Amino acid sequence: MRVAIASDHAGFEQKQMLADFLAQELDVDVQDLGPATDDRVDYPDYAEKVAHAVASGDADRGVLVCGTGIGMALAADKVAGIRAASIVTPDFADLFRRHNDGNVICLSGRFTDPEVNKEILRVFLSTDFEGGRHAQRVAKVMDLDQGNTD
Ligand SMILES: O=C(CO)[C@H](O)[C@H](O)[C@H](O)COP(=O)(O)O
Repeated sequence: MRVAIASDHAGFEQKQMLADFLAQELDVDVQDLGPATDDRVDYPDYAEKVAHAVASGDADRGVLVCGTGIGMALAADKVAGIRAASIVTPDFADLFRRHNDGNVICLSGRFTDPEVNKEILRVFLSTDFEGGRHAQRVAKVMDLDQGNTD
């Protein structure tokens, strides 16, 4: 699996650790889209990079880390084709995949323990979308990308 990852300054330390975890422990093809240092940056700039990597098909899934995960989720979800959410527990990661077919996960570098974030990513990358009754709901969400609200 190809995973694009990025952060802002608040998520930088965990981003570095999680990129290593993905490559070494989960055998993932990791594309680190930055930043390269913990200098202060604006989270939408990095949310956009990962969202476009996933939406274009260059990556299968995306991982974003900021202070809370919330700003990254707000920004990434604006890109057509992206289903992004801020996730703080492995149970939410499981449902995000099974019910929402989430493709970009947004983590907190300041409030979630690094070991919990590792487990969240393990679940995010190993759980399949259930389809069934959830498929038409996800399709309706994606219709909103096209401005179809009826
Ligand atoms: O959590 C965030 C956005 O949802 C960001 O990572 C920032 O940490 C947050 O906006 C605070 O920014 P600051 O410049 O580090 O005070």
